[in-house]
Amino acid sequence: MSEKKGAILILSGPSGCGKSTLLKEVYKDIGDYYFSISTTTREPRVGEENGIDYFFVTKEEFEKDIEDNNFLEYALVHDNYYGTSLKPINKALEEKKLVIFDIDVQGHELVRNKLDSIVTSVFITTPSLKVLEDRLNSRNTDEKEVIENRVKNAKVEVEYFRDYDYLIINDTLEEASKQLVSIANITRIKTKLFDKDSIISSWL
Ligand SMILES: Nc1ncnc2c1ncn2[C@@H]1O[C@H](COP(=O)(O)OP(=O)(O)OP(=O)(O)O)[C@@H](O)[C@H]1O
Ligand SMILES: Nc1nc2c(ncn2[C@@H]2O[C@H](COP(=O)(O)O)[C@@H](O)[C@H]2O)c(=O)[nH]1
Repeated sequence: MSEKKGAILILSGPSGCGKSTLLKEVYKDIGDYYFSISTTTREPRVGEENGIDYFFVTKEEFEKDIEDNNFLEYALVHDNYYGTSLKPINKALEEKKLVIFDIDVQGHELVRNKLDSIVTSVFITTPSLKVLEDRLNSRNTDEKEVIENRVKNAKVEVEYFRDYDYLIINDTLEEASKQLVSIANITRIKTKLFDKDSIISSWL
């Protein structure tokens, strides 16, 4: 019997490349999904809500979760902790949902190696570093030093695009969204195709 359940779609890319914007744009077109809400020690931005954008916790609370083995993966990203809780992911996979992660390059490697499910990954970037910097500035959610740090980290992160199944260069939102919808659909099909036991069982 195949152990594979659900379908996993991981999105990574430098801060400001447009991961959240793209996801919001495509949700209506990709059917039944579960978005993995991460836990973080970062301060909430204006407009962000606890339990919707992230679970915002203190460093002590985060470290307790690490101690209790509550995370599928966690990492230090741009000087804050971010982590994926294991329980809701397992539940969504059992329910055969398309499970979507917005996690960094460290998280991508960990999830790929830990879960016995088919993983499809997409690296998202902008046409240039200048465009990334402009988007972070016009988003107007972070201090100058935070943006500088994220731009510096982007130069390192972008090197990891080769580890991903797909690359989307988010130039126009319209084109990038179409590409992401196609990848989400392929991810579902690919997962079903690998679940050969359940397909053939109706013949036996
Ligand atoms: N194709 C696009 N064209 C122009 N602006 C865009 C495009 N995609 C996203 N943006 C804008 O760029 C900014 C950054 O996007 P977003 O917050 O979605 O990035 P992100 O990758 O989720 O960042 P982070 O990793 O920091 O959460 C936002 O202000 C968003 O409106
Ligand atoms: N390894 C993980 N990375 C995560 C997780 N949740 C979010 N992230 C990544 O952090 C950065 C910064 O996010 P921001 O909201 O502060 O701008 C971004 O690249 C996310 O992809 C996680 O659970 N694990």
